[in-house]
Amino acid sequence: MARIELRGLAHSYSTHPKGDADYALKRMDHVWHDGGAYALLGPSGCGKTTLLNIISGLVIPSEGQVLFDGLDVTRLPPQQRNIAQVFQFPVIYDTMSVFDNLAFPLRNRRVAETEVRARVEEVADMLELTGELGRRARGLTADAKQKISLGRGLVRSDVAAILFDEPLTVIDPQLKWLLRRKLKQIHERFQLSLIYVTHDQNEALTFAQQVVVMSEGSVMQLGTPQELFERPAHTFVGYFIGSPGMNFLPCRYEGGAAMVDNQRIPLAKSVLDHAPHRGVPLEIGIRPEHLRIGANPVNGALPAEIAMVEDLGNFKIVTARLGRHMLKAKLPEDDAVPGDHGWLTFPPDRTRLYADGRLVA
Ligand SMILES: Nc1ncnc2c1ncn2[C@@H]1O[C@H](COP(=O)(O)OP(=O)(O)OP(=O)(O)O)[C@@H](O)[C@H]1O
Repeated sequence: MARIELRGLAHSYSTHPKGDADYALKRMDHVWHDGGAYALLGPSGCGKTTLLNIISGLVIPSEGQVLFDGLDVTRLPPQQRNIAQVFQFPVIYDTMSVFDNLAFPLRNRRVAETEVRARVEEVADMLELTGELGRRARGLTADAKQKISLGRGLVRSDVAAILFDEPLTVIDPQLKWLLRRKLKQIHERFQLSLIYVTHDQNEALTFAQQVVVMSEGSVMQLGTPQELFERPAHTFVGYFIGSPGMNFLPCRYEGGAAMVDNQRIPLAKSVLDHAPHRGVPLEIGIRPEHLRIGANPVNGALPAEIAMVEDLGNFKIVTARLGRHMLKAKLPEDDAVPGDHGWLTFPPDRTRLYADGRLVA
């Protein structure tokens, strides 16, 4: 497996790009460590596939370099990069048995047959394909075929990286859940370098150690699922990660607190130490999971109207109106929700400040 470095990388599909808008990928510099599980996550058109294709060699970037373990592979075709790829739709040989399909990438590399057998059986066991090994692929369901595609991607242990392009999109939801868990286990066991494109945050957050959140050709944040949840680096990440996304309220900075209209919301000392410059639009952000709603006016709580309560089984989503602003709170199912009026508390250690969309401190 390899350490992957993206050095001054940028890509425009246009031959004469005139400005930022002509770039599908804006300039980026990253080092992704050997054996890491990375998810490229973002809305449609943000550049995930372009970045994956540059790493695999299907696209040559218009600027910058891709290095595998320090070796410049920018201009090498996919076959010369020693990678495995799994696509959205199954790529298998219908006329071959499941065993032979899984063995194909190994036999192609002239791996000894005893090792082929051991490795195929191991991968089949992990993907629960053992019972199917002797069957022809032709008669299998689309889901089983995609499992074989995953298996073919995972069967070689000597690849620099395994690249997945939304491989679970066409899979039944129940199996999808199972396969995500399996991929995570497989990664933990073999420490493979995995790069996984998805627009599904659940998929990215369950599977990846590091999530690369992209928007409009830029990496907005690269972090663990916990970092993205606790400290979104940008308001985009706050909205995009979480369900519902983070609440943002425009504010002023005054006397060591955020003022939302005329309501005072205290901030943590770590934020105050990085008081933002004047003249920059400010917002506070708080996750629905961290906003508290009570029936009584405890110290520092702000009066709000309860506009809606949605009971979603394990939890409730409460929509509250604070002056002109609507906020969402996510409460455990057993928590009481006040009637028409309640009191909102913003715990300072959970309340983030954003200046021009970027996290302060
Ligand atoms: N071959 C191409 N020629 C020209 N423009 C392209 C080409 N492929 C992608 N683009 C453009 O580049 C931008 C990024 O596309 P890309 O497919 O990388 O995004 P994505 O995040 O993978 O989207 P999706 O989730 O829809 O696949 C988009 O604006 C897209 O229209």
